[in-house]
This record gives sequence, structure tokens and C-alpha cells, in this order.
Amino acid sequence: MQFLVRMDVRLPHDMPQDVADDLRAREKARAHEIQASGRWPELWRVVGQYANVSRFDVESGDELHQLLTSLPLFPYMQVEVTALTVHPSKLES
Ligand SMILES: O=C(O)CC1=CCC(=O)O1
Repeated sequence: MQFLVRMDVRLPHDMPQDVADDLRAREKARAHEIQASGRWPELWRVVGQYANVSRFDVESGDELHQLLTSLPLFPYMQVEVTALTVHPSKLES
């Protein structure tokens, strides 16, 4: 199943810099693990925002939920998930 996911990150303004830096480093490492598994084929920065849009390729919504909640920044993100299916007008490539 393909899912479009938008993640908006909101770190508390009073979070110490070293805590934020550690969270970001752990987020990057976990994101690399998931990408290497082939389940996170696209990850894009939203220009001008601390947000990303991504495409995930997973077996189920449960699997996507497990991946998203495994991200260290998950407690600080607003996540919007859209399930995708093939558009009937799409040209075969
Ligand atoms: O910076 C972000 O958009 C949050 C994030 C998701 C994966 C990652 O490495 O950072």
C-alpha cells in the first residue's frame, strides 16, 4: 500500500538545544534505516517550513503506524496520512 504522509515538526521553544540536536540525530538515523528497508521511497522538505511530505510503501496501515511511531520526533509531529491508489488516467510507464 502507498501512503502520502505529511509531517509537521513542532519542537517546544524551551527545549534545550542539546536535546533537540540529539532528537534530530536519532530521527535521521531511524529515517535512514527505514529508507534502506525500501519502505520510505520518497522524503521531501516542504520549502520554507519545518515539515516534510513523504511516500511510504508498506503492507498495511498498521505497519505505517508502527514506522511513524518509531520516529524519535513522533511526539513532536503533527502527522497527516493519505492512502493512495493508482489513478485510472495514469499513463503506463
Ligand atoms: O525534519 C523533518 O522533516 C523530520 C524528519 C523526518 C525524517 C527526518 O529525518 O527528519
